[in-house]
Amino acid sequence: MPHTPTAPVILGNEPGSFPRGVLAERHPAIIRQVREAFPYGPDRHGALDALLANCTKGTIEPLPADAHDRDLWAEWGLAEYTGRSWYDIPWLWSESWFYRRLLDAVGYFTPGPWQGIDPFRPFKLAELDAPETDAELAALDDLTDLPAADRARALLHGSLWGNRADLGFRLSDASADSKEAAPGLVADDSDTLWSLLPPAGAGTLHLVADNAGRELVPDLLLVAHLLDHGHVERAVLHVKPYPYYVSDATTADVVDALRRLVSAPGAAASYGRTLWSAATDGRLTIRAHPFAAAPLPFAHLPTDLRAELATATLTIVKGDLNYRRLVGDRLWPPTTPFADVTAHFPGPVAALRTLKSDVITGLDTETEAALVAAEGQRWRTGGTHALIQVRP
Ligand SMILES: O=P(O)(O)OC[C@H]1O[C@](O)(CO)[C@@H](O)[C@@H]1O
Repeated sequence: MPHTPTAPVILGNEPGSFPRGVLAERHPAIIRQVREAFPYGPDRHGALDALLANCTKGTIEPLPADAHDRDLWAEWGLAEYTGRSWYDIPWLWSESWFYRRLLDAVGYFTPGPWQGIDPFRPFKLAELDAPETDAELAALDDLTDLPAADRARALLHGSLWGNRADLGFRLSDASADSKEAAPGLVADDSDTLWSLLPPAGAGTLHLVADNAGRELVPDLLLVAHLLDHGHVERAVLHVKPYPYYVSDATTADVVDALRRLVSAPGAAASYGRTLWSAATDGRLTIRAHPFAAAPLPFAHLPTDLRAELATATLTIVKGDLNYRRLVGDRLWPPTTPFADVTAHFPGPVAALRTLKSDVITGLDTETEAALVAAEGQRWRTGGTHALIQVRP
């Protein structure tokens, strides 16, 4: 029986730490980027000024009285953190709160001209329409002649490394794109993953998506293959209920990605048609539960979502932020067993992640020693290392 380990929760107040850098430098950079991307008027610029001052030098403030999600944020701990510095509370909470307040500042929830206007859309579309996406879609033609099992493995790795397509991350690390991905994974349970998704399966896959564009496309390709080759009968794609962490996928981003696939030349279009017809007949469903943008670990899953995920043959959790939520945003010793820190999850779960923050679990001692010897602690946050970890 896995025991329930514990470790310190990550805060953003340690000078020189990665989390502090995100709060003190990346968030102001994101505000600057959003300002420049839209012809907002003085009122919006004023609200962005206020957010910039508050998120770098201020304290957590209550939501506006008429906020549609006041009860939710009350449930998620707002009262406990109100009046405290953004740096002195759980980093996971501060980050999530930043994106919620950024949407207030740009009028996303407010009836008026900017209601529902995604402040990150220009960046996500630019990425989806990039020549690199054409190249990645064209590469699908080369997979056509591969045996199905090899194609499945190639698509799984496409989904994994797609996680480097994190626009927020690139903001504070312009060289992120050019950095070579490290060969080999720091943990690789892909055989266990495939044992849970046999070719003649009849179950349901849940995929908790992360970034739109060049990550979402390979995620969708993997889903199309699993449906087409009978690994699963149904797939549920979990996206964000509103724009989040710059490039996290919303339903609008799924539609953009599907349109990109069906209009592409070659094999890509047939993947697109598979997904479109699966969405039409209900074999593929999109889910945007409010908890997808909650500032809390998955150990706090609400009852309805927990019940749904308990029925999954497998839940694939994508990306760094979801990994932090899955294992808990804590400074675990890297060799802490993955099964112990995911014992709370209601069904079989697999994490596909490139490492872009301090949290790590499930490493063997030799791997950790080799990484530290080669890179100090940079391997944790550079986005060049990846893992596939599974708890059956
Ligand atoms: O898109 P991903 O893979 O969730 O990565 C986002 C990661 O980047 C960060 O914003 C900081 O690097 C973390 O908050 C988060 O873990």
